Amino acid sequence: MNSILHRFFFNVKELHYIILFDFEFSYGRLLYCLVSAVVAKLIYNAVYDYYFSPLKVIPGPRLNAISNIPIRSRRPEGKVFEWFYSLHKQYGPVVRVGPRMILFSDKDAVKQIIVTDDFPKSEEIVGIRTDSSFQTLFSADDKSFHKNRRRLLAPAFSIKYTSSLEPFMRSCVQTLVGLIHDAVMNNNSEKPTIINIYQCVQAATFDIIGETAFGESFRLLENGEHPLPIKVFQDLRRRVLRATFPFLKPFLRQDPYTEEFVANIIRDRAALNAKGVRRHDILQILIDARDEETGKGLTEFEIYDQVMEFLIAGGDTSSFTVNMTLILLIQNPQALKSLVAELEKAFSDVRNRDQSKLFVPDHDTLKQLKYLNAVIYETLRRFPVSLAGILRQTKTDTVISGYFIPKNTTVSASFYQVQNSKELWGPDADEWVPERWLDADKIPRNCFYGFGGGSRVCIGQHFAWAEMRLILASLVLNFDLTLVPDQNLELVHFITPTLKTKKLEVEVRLR
Ligand code: HEM
Repeated sequence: MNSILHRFFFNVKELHYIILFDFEFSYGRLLYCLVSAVVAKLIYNAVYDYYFSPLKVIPGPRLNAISNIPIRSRRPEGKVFEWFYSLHKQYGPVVRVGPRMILFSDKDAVKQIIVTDDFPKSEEIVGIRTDSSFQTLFSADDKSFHKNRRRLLAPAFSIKYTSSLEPFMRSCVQTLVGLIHDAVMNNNSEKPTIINIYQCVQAATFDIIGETAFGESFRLLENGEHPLPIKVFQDLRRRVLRATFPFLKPFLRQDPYTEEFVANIIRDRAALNAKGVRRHDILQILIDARDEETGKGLTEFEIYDQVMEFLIAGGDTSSFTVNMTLILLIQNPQALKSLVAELEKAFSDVRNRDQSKLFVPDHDTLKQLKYLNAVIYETLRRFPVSLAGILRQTKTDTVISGYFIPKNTTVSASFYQVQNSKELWGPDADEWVPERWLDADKIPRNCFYGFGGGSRVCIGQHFAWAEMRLILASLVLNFDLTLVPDQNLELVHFITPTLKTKKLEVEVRLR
């Protein structure tokens, strides 16, 4: 070790000498000195992180104390969350998973990180911005920016405004049930109709975001594909890769398609507005939004960046939750029976009056249905969309779970562990039991973060509840679904969790 350090200091001295005095400059020598300097810096960091960092007292795999490689190498396969779960089992509620990254699964620590201290977003989240100098609501790490942007966007996600978007949501759900209905009716074979419900639900949630935030549906349900969502997720993958492996940056350029697509939509809308035509949707709210103090609106790039965020934050999250709920309902026939009974009772009058076979219930009635809400809550408890926890960063030295945590440490609130803890939720915590939500006394306090918490609580939660209730209730009321046996239901988690195969095959019969 001494000889390496000696060589490093020697090389730095030599580099200094070359630059200032040695006009017989040699690229070879310069490169040699630079590489030595980088290697020495890495060694210095590793020695510091392992022997001298205040985080050294926190349990965790030894290699993790000196390198982010163990975590980065697991990201591409989407299994970091499972690794975190096994680390918590092995090392307890506080685990060091990187030189400057700590997981906390204790209930009080989770609350402190998300709610009480409300730490800002971590470098990992900031690193996946479209443009590093432009914050968005989700990626903002500056509190005052976040507060302003949240105030600006809040009107688009209020309960009242969301309920005014119901016609858009219903038209997409109507298309969804219509297509499944047609598939059953057009099946002339003896065999039951099999559909990939995962894809249908995902298409419906993206079409709903298209209708409400982009001004028109992507028609994924009808056409099966649209370049925008595909390109958005390709770009997002590039951004994640860029943040994980910064040296790949020159090879990971953004595709101009998405920005051009949205810029055209915004310009078309501005042209319509100039003629006095307005559409009642989230895009219009973004165009009209003005800062209370400065009177300034959002630029075209800011609107683009923000609607993209809604597509990313709102599409797969809702569809994952609906798909998981469908799997769990089908696997628990008693729960499915209770849900169907509740829905049939609530809509018996309307259904009898409605001659059409297909039925999309209204959200005002759905939101009152206790069992439907319980079913969704229970899925969000067992399978939250942030399976690997919520990442934040300390901005000052602090203490969490009795450990001294220096500033600029990434801290993860492992709320999956809190939501599935037998100590907190009872011996059946690892089972899916919607009934627990019917009795408020059975819900432990500060143990549910399905939509996050504190100032960063999901702005789209009312929107998500409305579309999830509408999709689930419509599917369950109109169709009898059973799982095709022997399917791979393995989960992977990149930005949001998903079924690894992106497939959930169900046999469908009309109810
Ligand atoms: C089942 C569906 C959904 C779930 C479970 C969910 C969950 C979450 C969670 C846990 C957070 C907090 C993340 C953190 O603190 O780091 C969050 C934030 C956010 N969500 Fe959702 N979400 C859902 C649907 C939606 C929808 C439909 C939209 C928009 C159309 C949306 C937009 C956002 C945005 C913009 C944020 C950032 C809020 C802020 O930082 O102020 N989400 N969501």
